[in-house]
Amino acid sequence: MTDLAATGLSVAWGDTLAVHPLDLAVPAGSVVAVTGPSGAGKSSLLWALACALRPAVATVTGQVLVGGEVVGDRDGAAGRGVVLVPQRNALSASLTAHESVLVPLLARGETAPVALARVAEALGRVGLTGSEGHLVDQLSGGQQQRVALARALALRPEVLLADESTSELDAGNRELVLAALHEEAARGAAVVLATHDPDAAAGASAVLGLDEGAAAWSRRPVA
Ligand SMILES: Nc1ncnc2c1ncn2[C@@H]1O[C@H](COP(=O)(O)OP(=O)(O)OP(=O)(O)O)[C@@H](O)[C@H]1O
Repeated sequence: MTDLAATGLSVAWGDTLAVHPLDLAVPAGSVVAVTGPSGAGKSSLLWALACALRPAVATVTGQVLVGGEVVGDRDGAAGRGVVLVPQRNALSASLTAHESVLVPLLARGETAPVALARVAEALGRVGLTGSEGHLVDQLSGGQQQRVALARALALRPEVLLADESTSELDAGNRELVLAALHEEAARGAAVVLATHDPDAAAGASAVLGLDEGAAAWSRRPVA
């Protein structure tokens, strides 16, 4: 069980202050929804929480704490079990759905039998059993979105940062994905979901609204 926290976290892209300094606590076992209009700073916040913004491209201030310890860079965050599902999925077009989920597991040192079992389980959870052999390029936007989430689920994250993971899904698959995110929280993960979907936000443990980078809780997390 690992809490996620941030203190004084801000993001600037050149002269654009995308996220004003904010403090954030996401207790293990909870789902925090980050809402706000397009350009409000949701993705910038998630990338900063993943410590994935290089100084050459963005200026980040403040600290990210995972399990109470300060995390300084993307490798450090990954080592603490922080997994980001980016808005554009970051899948390789030339891999199959199966390979997309398998490769990070093998790279992390999981044995083949464990990795293969995790791939089957994760793709099943997002409704992609039967699509394992399809190339990412041959999948719809919504299917790609679910492969990206399956890749994250298979890694059993301590902190799961999901950026608009339901934006391209029909109602049934949206429910499947939201259920998977809540199952991750029930397993003990700290989950952050950036979303435009009011229903997804309504089901979250807490809701942080962003407006031109300024954050305000509309429902606070229960510690
Ligand atoms: N790579 C980048 N380079 C320069 N500016 C950026 C970059 N990414 C985001 N921004 C700027 O930061 C601000 C916040 O953008 P961000 O993508 O974080 O918002 P968002 O709430 O996730 O939007 P959306 O809902 O459309 O995904 C915007 O003004 C945007 O133009």
